Amino acid sequence: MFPAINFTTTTAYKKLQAHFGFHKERSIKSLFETDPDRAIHFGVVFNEIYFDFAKNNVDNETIALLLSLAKECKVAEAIEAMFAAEKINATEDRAVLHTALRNKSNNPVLLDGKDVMPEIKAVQGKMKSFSNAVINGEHKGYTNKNITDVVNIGIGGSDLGPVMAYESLKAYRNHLNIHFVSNIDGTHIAETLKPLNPETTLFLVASKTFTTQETMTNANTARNWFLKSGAKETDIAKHFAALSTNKEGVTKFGIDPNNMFVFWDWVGGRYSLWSAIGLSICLGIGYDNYDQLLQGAYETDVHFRNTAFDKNIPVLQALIGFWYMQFYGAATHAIFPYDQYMHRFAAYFQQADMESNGKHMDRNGASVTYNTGPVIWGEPGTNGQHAFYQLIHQGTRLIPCDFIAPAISHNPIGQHHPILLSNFFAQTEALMNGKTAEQVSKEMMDDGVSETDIKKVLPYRTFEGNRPTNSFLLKKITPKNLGSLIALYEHKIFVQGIIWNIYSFDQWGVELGKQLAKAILPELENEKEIDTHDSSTNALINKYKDWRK
Ligand SMILES: O=P(O)(O)OC[C@H]1O[C@H](O)[C@H](O)[C@@H](O)[C@@H]1O
Repeated sequence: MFPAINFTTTTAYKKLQAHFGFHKERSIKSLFETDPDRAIHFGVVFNEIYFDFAKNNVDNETIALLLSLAKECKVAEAIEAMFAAEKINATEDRAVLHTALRNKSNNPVLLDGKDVMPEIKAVQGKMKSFSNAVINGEHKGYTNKNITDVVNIGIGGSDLGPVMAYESLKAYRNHLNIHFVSNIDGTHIAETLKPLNPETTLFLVASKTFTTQETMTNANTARNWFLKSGAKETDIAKHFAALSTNKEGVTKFGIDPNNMFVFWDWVGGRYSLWSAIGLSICLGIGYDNYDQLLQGAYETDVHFRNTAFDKNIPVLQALIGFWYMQFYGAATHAIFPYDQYMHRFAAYFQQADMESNGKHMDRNGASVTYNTGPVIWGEPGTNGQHAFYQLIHQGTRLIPCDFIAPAISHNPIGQHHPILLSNFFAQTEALMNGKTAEQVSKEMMDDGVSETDIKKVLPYRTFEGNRPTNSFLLKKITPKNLGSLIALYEHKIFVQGIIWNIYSFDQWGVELGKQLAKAILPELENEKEIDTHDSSTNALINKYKDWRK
């Protein structure tokens, strides 16, 4: 196992502190003046993805020091450990092998001496034949009708990955309507089922553990809805499939083991869209497109594993992110896809990043003395521009942003795409350059505004600029390019976790709320006044009960 290193003790970190102290006040704009070829030096083209990181407050020395930091923190060794199936998820004693799910080389992946690839290929073969059969109508419902609608029931990683990828690739969809139900709020399933016909609906119960309360409750509701239509228990086999690691749980629920698509404990929930959890994506866009998604991710894996760190996109993403969080006190990181199809991309990485790196215990069992994972958020542009960009441009906080856009749109209607992209380019430029008082006053004077009126508003209309951005320009949002992009972000999370010296692949933090909810549920089902909690929780529970009398 690679060593657990506290980055604050490294030489590179000490040098970075001195470097930051010296360059604290510099502007990104000035870096372009000293290096006119900055775009070449601070950009990487990888397949059909152009990663431009020139609009960051980093120079050659910053990058060199950050790369030394990665070296001292043994990032290279950690990458190898992950790919080599070491049990780097130590708190759960598990390997981390989502990369094996998209391994397109013919090399084996040995876990405890056994190659995991044959099992992976077998499940992928089953996903392919099942999705083909549903799409081409060979697989029929219990009244011999074709399946028209698929409902994926899952939450967290068993929902966000599939829904994000399916929505992002909707341009490739076939005739099947794919729906996603996640929330325990009955409204979600009720509204989803309203227009559906049980005879033509297929349910995918997606849950790694097959114990998740929300998913099991929604799956039972779906089962009852299906049986109420006049179907028999034996018809369930044609309308329910399970995507899970828990065979026993699936059988107990009444789903035919033949309809079970398995995966393994070494696939983290938030990294599971590459596993059987991706079946809804296969059904929605066809297996060949899904396979291209895997191909894209595989090519990123090769890039991540083999590319020198100074041209390694996820490593650079991670180090630049670290730079802002550690030295500039940035607490959040925004992701803005300028692509409507990618509207769930930020939500997906909210889970992937925050559940992975939202930790405060380091790998030596000590509480960290620095901040770890950023708050991830974002919306598609240009909606964000008209909502919250004000704070990014003129607020008091530094918010590093990722801008993502395709050069070629799937819907090239009129001027829509050039207008969209002009906004993308303009925003990153404006965030960096800002607008000086001289520029504002000249503009206003040209418009004939009086000097007194200019004076009144001048400070409000100037922009400091110096707001950093990364840009990802993709040729097109194809399944392969999307797969590559997702994997870049996944590996960025990995590298940051190593530098922060935390365990990125467990999620104990979500357990407490679940436990307490289980204890409270029976209290809601009786008439008694509750006094077992703090006075606030008691008052809320009692008001709830009172209003329902
Ligand atoms: O797939 P499941 O076992 O149903 O888990 C669904 C989700 O629930 C949990 O609470 C975890 O925090 C997530 O990482 C997981 O993706």
